[in-house]
Amino acid sequence: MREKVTGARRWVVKIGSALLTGDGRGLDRAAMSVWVEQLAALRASGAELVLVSSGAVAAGMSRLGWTERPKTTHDMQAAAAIGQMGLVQAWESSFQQHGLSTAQVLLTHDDLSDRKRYLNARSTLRALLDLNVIPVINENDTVVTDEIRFGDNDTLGALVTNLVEADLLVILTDRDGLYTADPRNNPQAQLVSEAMADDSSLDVMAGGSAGALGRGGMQTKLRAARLAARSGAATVIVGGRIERVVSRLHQGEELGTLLLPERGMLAARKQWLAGHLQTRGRLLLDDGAVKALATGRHSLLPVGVTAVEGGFRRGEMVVCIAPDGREVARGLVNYAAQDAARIAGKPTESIARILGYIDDPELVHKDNLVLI
Ligand SMILES: Nc1ncnc2c1ncn2[C@@H]1O[C@H](COP(=O)(O)OP(=O)(O)O)[C@@H](O)[C@H]1O
Ligand SMILES: N[C@@H](CCC(=O)OP(=O)(O)O)C(=O)O
Repeated sequence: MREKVTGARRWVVKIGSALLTGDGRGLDRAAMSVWVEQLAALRASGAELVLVSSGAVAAGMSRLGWTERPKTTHDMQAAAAIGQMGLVQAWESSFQQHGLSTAQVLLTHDDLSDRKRYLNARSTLRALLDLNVIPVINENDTVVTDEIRFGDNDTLGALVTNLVEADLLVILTDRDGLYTADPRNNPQAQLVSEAMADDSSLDVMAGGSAGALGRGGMQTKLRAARLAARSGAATVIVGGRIERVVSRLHQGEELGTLLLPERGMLAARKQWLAGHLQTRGRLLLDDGAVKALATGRHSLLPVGVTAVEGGFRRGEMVVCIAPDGREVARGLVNYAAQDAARIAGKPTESIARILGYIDDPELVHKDNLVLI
């Protein structure tokens, strides 16, 4: 029994090109509807789900009647733009059969390394999950060149896992999992059932290259598992063609390769925050706010802030100062300095009226706070 899988509340499921397009023969709608049935059951059981779907280039190629991956980047981008239409249509109509709606989200790696866009993407995805909609994410291939040439959606899957603070990343691929060597040229290779994501002996095993349609191979899947582990998430690399694969994983069956994080989710996040040394401003708190933060259970609300110093932007690190001048916490702030100053001391209900918009009800969310 794998508790890390059965106990996961928020899943990111990534499906690669080779699987989705039945090895290049256009979108495999039958396979898609089989996964959707299981994903819908997973959702119905109460777990939240984000789908990361590759396959735009491969689907576009098949619509255009191309049999080889185009040589130029712009042709590849054109194929992706064409294929993305069919891809999201297929997901949407399949999920609709189970009464679920989907939402298309196209992201680039740059979006996720920019703090402001990162927070914006996170708020949107959280809102979609609250609305019980399944986000279907792919790379925004129109605006990237490096990623479309060298990148891969395994990394995107991991970044999304960090972004939505999922506890599990499931990478469905065309092999049953990570083998001790590339099974294409090593018939003796054995399936690795479980390992720590940071185990360096895995690097040699994942050394082989990708299949004809995918690009990352096992290396990018391993790297994705390590990236996901940074926010405390576990990863399963598993065969997407295995019968009832998602349902069986959910029931605890030991399929594929489970790669475990060293630390739990919150501990990993707090450690990341603690190591984030550059602070951009200060929030001066009243006694009530200091007491609330000290419990470790509360976020910092604007009402407990008496003054704002510095020129920080949304998503940057600020220091929280008690009335006696002590530094009590650090955290990622949800509003830029100017707006934070306008809502300081005011009740949460008045944020929208004062600013004309509301991003988050709290100034610093408790998950983004480290107490000192
Ligand atoms: N140690 C390994 N274990 C399993 N597969 C491996 C290994 N090394 C390389 N591979 C290759 O990686 C391929 C899967 O990666 P890729 O083609 O990028 O798939 P996807 O489109 O699902 O991302 C497999 O078909 C396999 O040939
Ligand atoms: N974003 C592009 C490329 C993604 C891709 O091929 O990744 P993968 O098959 O998961 O290694 C697409 O949808 O075709």
